[in-house]
Amino acid sequence: MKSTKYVIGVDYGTDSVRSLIVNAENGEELAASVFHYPRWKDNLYCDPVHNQFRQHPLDYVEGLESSIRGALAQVGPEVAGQVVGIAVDTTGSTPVAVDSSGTPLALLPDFATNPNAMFILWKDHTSIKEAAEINAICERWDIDYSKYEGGIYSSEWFWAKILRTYRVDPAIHRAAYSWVEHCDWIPFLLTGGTDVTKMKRSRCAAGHKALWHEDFDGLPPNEFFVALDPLLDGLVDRLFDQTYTSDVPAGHLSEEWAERLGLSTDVVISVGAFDAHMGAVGGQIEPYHLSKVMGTSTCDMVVAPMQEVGDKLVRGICGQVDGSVIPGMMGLEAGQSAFGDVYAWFKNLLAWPIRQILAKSELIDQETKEQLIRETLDRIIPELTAAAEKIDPYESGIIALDWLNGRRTPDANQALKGAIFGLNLGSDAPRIFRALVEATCFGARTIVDRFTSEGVPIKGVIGLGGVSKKSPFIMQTMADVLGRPIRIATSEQTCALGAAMFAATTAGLYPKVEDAMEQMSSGFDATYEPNPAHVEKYDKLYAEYQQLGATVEQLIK
Ligand SMILES: Nc1ncnc2c1ncn2[C@@H]1O[C@H](COP(=O)(O)OP(=O)(O)O)[C@@H](O)[C@H]1O
Ligand SMILES: O=C(CO)[C@@H](O)[C@@H](O)COP(=O)(O)O
Repeated sequence: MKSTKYVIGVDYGTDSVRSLIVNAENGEELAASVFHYPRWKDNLYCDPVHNQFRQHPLDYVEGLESSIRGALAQVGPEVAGQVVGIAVDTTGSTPVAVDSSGTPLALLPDFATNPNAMFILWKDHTSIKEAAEINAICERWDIDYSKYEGGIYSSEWFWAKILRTYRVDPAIHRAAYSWVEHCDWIPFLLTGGTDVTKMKRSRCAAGHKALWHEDFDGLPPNEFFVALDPLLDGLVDRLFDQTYTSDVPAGHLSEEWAERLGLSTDVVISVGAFDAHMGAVGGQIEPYHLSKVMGTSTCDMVVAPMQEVGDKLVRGICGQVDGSVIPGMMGLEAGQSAFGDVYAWFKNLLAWPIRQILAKSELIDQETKEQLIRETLDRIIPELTAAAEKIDPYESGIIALDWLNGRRTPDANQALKGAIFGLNLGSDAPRIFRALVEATCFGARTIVDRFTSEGVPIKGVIGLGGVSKKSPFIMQTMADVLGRPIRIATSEQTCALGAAMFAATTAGLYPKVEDAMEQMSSGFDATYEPNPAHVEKYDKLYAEYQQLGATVEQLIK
């Protein structure tokens, strides 16, 4: 009798990694386990005031072992024995400097506590100046190497981060043989890779963030990078010219990792990709439907048949790449640099006195105090939501900008800042919260407008990610602001589910990932329809948001 096969999707988010065990035949989610990065939780190696966000490779390695073992412990050895594939998605662009064996420098004793030797998280914006220089050189070079990445290179991306690191840290420049993305390193680790030149690089990461394109025969040439800064001389020859989609195997589980995880060395490991891209697959993306992964940030994905996109270049997005979401289709990516992070910022602002003053109070004992602080912090967003829901869209007169972490799209500009306008003495916390929610939804609308004005029609909207599941209020506001229905994917772990679909395809259970999607999807469990009375009001408020944005952009220039 044929035994059921299982696959594991591993999804590295900004704060945590989760592993999901899935029945490869029907997509049933058997078990999940989440691991919060301990060093990251303690804010080690980060400096938010200067936009520095670094993650230690050990957070990822410990998370890999703990989350996979944790999920396997819930299902027992019979299932573990039938696991045939693992696929991994991560945030990005989240690169790290490595030696020739592909080991991140922070895993070497000399660099163990050096933030420049760690993964530079997607939301690290320390290299704004370097991104501007890349844009300037792209403009004057005979080929515009940024043209498939929306025509504007961002400080969130690979080359800007490398250049800035080399400039500020000569020791890293001396020790780094090459650079790798987080989504490329984890499959390399799992397959026991020891030579970075043999690492299979993700098409998704390379095409959207590293200026790779088939038309250029790979990456731009060494002269381009030397003209940018001689510090980059020779690096491109130690990177890659081939890239792979995630239906391709990176290899098999190494003996070491098979033992660490309690799995077989027959397990096939897929080439990695970014979270939102695999998430779009997990959320059943279809041509011209916008898949919005709404978490700390947003990633907004569209797929379209290659022949329909033709030579069209979509301006101001995070790129268009053959096969970055679904192999054989054009994947287009846009997004907002802060989404849930905007609400988290406001929550932290309100929580300051609770953390600072209550924590010092001698009126209550330590344990009660800690419990009280935790409970209050957990309740802030839900309570604000309940109060904000009762406020009419046009009532408060407050308009906010969502650029608290700069603007990813349309037209990347990470130097931009958030703003709150129209405050008076009646502007209380729920009204400001509501304005922030509306701002994040207006930011989403600018992306839809950009796709449509560039000739990419948006025929439907799919919501996934933490905020889509946690906040009906925000999803309703989004539907009202966009004036379109939003379908919410059923799975709580859409990115990990998408990774599991790739794992099943790579392991040979399906000829292509579309077939895995059809069999393994869990569909949609909610639809938010736009409220016509609000749609009209939001059209007017959106115009005000755009006006405020234009003013702030003038001020920051
Ligand atoms: N009830 C809520 N309403 C709105 N946003 C929320 C709520 N609870 C958490 N969030 C936001 O969700 C974001 C985390 O989203 P999630 O998808 O879980 O993580 P990640 O982006 O790391 O994958 C945080 O930025 C947080 O502010
Ligand atoms: O930018 C990308 C992918 O291109 C994401 O990895 C990045 O926005 C992080 O996503 P999350 O907010 O952690 O879901």
